[in-house]
Amino acid sequence: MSLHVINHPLVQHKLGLMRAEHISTKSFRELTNELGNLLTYEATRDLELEEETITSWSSEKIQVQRLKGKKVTVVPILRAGIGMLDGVLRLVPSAKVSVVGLYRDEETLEPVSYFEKFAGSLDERIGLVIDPMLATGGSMVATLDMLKKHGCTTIKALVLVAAPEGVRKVEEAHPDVEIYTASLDECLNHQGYILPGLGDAGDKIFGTR
Ligand SMILES: O=P(O)(O)OC[C@H]1O[C@H](OP(=O)(O)OP(=O)(O)O)[C@H](O)[C@@H]1O
Ligand SMILES: O=c1cc[nH]c(=O)[nH]1
Ligand SMILES: [Mg+2]
Repeated sequence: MSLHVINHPLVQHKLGLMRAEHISTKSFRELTNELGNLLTYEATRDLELEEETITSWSSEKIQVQRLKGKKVTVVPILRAGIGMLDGVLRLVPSAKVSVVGLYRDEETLEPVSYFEKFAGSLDERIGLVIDPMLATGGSMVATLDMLKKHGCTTIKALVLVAAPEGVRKVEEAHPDVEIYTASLDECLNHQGYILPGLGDAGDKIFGTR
């Protein structure tokens, strides 16, 4: 597994804004989408290209580059992953969306699955799993298990903030999956929240706090 911490100044600036105590729902949502967009830009750097001949504005035949090969399915983990979806789809507008519903049991911190709906032919698609928070890693590993069970073989995980515990858990269970994040944070608190973190991302995006 490789961990990509995106240290681009725009990414770090936007993440810093998201960490403020009294951020509004509107700002948190907007920044979640913007960071989803920027992480997608980084995570799609190695998509394959092929040459195509087209007729240009001056009626000449010219070679241009086109995306080749595997198409994408974006996989938001409900609820909070939905917050990144628009930003991701702005860069890969033709992608299919596969949805996984999981919540973390507050006592055990284990993921509880309540929904799944996958796009067809997952073996022919790159899966981009999106969730703002990678904490214990339980939700991400459960999602990766499900995707692989349905035939997806190439998967990347895009998270705004990752805890070392979650990165280790994904690395152990799915060493082939690359993680893209704006920050590798310090630790988890006793309730499993990331420090310094963002707080409860789902509640902030949906206004349910
Ligand atoms: O790495 P983990 O320890 O599994 O924690 C991370 C999960 O917790 C949050 O979801 P939550 O359970 O709060 O659900 P929500 O998105 O519906 O709020 C977050 O969006 C991740 O899915
Ligand atoms: O810090 C955390 C951990 C899990 N889920 C969140 O929304 N935030
Ligand atoms: Mg939540």
